[in-house]
Amino acid sequence: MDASGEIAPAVKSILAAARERGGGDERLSVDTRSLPAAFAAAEADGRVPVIAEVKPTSPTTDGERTDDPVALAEEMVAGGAAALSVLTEPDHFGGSPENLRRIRAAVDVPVLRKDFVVREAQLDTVAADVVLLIVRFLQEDDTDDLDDLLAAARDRGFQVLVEVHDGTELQQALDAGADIVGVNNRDLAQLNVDLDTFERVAPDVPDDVTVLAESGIETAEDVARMRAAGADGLLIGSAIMDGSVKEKTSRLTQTETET
Ligand SMILES: O=C(O)c1ccccc1NCC(=O)[C@H](O)[C@H](O)COP(=O)(O)O
Repeated sequence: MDASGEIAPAVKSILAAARERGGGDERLSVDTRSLPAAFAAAEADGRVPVIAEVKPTSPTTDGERTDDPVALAEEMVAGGAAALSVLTEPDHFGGSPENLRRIRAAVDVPVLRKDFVVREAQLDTVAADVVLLIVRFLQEDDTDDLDDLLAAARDRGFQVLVEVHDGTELQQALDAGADIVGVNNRDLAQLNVDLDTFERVAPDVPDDVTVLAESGIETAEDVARMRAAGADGLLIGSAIMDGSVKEKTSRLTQTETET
């Protein structure tokens, strides 16, 4: 299926760049830090399980954050982030595999590689604890299938976050055997964000699957809303990258302990 006619120009450009990108020279074998265990530790500690994202820029952000990514990551952990997400996409998000390598060496929480992986060899670009596979992108021409990529990632030892946007994609993720699912509130067709998306899709996620709410979470009210709808964890980028990263992370991870 080629759905590229339905998606926003910025996303078509992301996908075109992803198709062109090479992979690693050698097949990786990774020894990972458990994401569910990190979420459980945060819960036990009274923190909302948040994956804070080192996201220097994006197609929907003005400007670029040029601070040292390792310093930003350390501030996120100091602010209570259970895990980190690091953009490695260079062309549209200002990320790099080197950022991830340095950050993962500097922190002890699980690190998600945030990129648009469409072929098996791209899994070998850099070691991470979790890799992202986006169902929508893996329905396009010239990409590997979700099932094959999920198996290839697990063979290398990665935990896999499978991202969906609606009930049909959720079913595809579950059929493929996903055990960590992210519901993206950002629609990759129009790039608009709607927190209703998570509330619509999350009730159909089985209890034994870890479910994340992704994108558009900015306030304590948004955190409470996603948690009430069943989110085991939250993926937050822009709201944390805007201003004091430690303070923003702390504000969003401490919402359930405030009186
Ligand atoms: O963030 C974008 O502008 C974007 C544009 C096109 C495709 C994907 C995009 N974002 C990917 C993400 O999933 C987010 O970085 C992540 O969920 C955090 O979202 P937010 O908290 O809204 O920054």
